[in-house]
Amino acid sequence: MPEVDLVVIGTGPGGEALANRAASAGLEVVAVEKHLVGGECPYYGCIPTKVMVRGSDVLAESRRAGELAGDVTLEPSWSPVARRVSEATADWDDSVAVKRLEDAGAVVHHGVGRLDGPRRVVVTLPDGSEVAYTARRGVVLNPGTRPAEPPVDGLAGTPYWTNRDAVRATSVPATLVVVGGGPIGCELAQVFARFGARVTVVQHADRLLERDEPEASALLEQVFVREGIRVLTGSELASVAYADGGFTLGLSDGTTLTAERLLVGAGRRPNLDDLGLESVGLDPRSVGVDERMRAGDGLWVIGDVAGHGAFTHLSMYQSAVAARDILGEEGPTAEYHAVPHTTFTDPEVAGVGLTEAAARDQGIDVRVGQTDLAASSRGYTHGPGAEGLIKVVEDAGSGVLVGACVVGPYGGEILSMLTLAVHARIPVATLRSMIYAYPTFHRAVESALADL
Ligand SMILES: Cc1cc2nc3c(=O)[nH]c(=O)nc-3n(C[C@H](O)[C@H](O)[C@H](O)COP(=O)(O)OP(=O)(O)OC[C@H]3O[C@@H](n4cnc5c(N)ncnc54)[C@H](O)[C@@H]3O)c2cc1C
Ligand SMILES: NC(=O)c1ccc[n+]([C@@H]2O[C@H](COP(=O)([O-])OP(=O)(O)OC[C@H]3O[C@@H](n4cnc5c(N)ncnc54)[C@H](O)[C@@H]3O)[C@@H](O)[C@H]2O)c1
Repeated sequence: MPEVDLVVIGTGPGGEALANRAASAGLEVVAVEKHLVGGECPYYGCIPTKVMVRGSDVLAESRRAGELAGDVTLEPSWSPVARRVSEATADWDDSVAVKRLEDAGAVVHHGVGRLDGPRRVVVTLPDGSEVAYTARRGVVLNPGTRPAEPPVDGLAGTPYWTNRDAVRATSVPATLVVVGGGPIGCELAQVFARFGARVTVVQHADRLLERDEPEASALLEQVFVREGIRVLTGSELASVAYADGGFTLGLSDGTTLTAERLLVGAGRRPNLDDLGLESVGLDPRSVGVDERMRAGDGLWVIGDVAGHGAFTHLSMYQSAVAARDILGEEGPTAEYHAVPHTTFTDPEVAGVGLTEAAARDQGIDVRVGQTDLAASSRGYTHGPGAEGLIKVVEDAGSGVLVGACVVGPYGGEILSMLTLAVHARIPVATLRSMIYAYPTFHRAVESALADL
């Protein structure tokens, strides 16, 4: 059995970076990937969807132009979007990423990896043959998630879309039902609606983006409805039938919908079930990971399955933490009090740290401040498309922000200073003493702080 230093099973953004870094540091590294090196983000997630969002934002801006700069006529076309997605994903080809790893000195197997006891990995190659490795330093698991299939009558076996199909779309459906009003559902619903699809969002929770502040959900729903998207909250998909190129969908409240396409974005399932975790005494349903990303002796788990949020920046952050541990380098261990996120709808919905409700649940003595972005000087000069808000959540006891939410144009960018404030526990008094450039969107942070 070949002996190497490190085996990485699953090369999402974090696993790829870790394999690269460990190989560049001189370790003998084997990276095992059953699909595409780089994982969901570059091929089916962040990158292609943000290319799609960019196209739909240009359409929205062109529709605002009449009020701002004169009439433009823009005939929406999906072709440039499909072409840019195809370029961005290199037509779903990972040769460049594989070469990057190989150039760093790693061995890359396209195959399925699984643990076979402590520090042992078996790889099943595409031809069915197996190769086994012993890993002196250990094994890193970065297997990610797959789209969850809700247990709905008739759904299995129908040609419904997940994000993986939606990013490969070559045309815009006339009618689309989106099941799930989380980040995937919201981003893609708005994209397809702006390109001309009649879109209905069926959201089980009582609001869109249920993990964000309720004020953010309410504002986004208003925008969706104004743009012609039908939003059905508190509503669950109960049955699915597919015939003659169309879907008939039954909802829990008795409503029936028909659509050319059905997109399911109803959460994710961790790819932990067939990884051989039992062979190292772990339960695939509850893998605990410490602050060095260790799940056991010589075993590190990073990315979405580590349970602290499903974001590329977290996968990369955890990758760096685990790499330091593996390479014996000094450096900070993992902390999660200031995890940021941005949902790239228009307006963007961004958040960091705790929501007001989560902070109250933790028993924190909470003070909140909020301001209307459209009413700020920059909101006024920006004109149409400036809807937004900034909400800050303070721990009144310690006088620091524990969370913040920004909705608005460039909401994810405005969030950056609030991420720093929460991360570094900068006193609110210090934030209030700062000078905020006029008339920027981020200047509204000062108004939100004044409202505390
Ligand atoms: C539509 C969509 C949009 C998104 N947009 C954003 C965004 O804008 N910003 C953001 O931060 N995040 C976004 N995300 C989330 C982001 O894609 C993930 O958080 C990110 O990919 C990190 O995941 P990961 O590192 O856990 O692994 P993944 O990227 O899921 O990759 C895991 C890899 O492991 C492989 N694998 C699994 N099991 C095995 C095995 N046994 N053997 C070999 N290989 C295996 C898989 O094939 C896969 O390539 C989005 C996700 C989706 C679906
Ligand atoms: N911009 C970003 O950072 C970005 C974008 C997309 C995805 N992501 C990541 O990917 C993860 C997965 O996204 P997601 O949107 O699939 O998941 P999610 O879990 O965040 O949202 C899914 C939603 O679907 C609803 N739902 C579940 N079953 C349903 C049913 N049967 N009928 C109707 N509604 C149902 C739930 O109420 C929930 O609000 C996100 O949590 C996020 O971490 C990030």
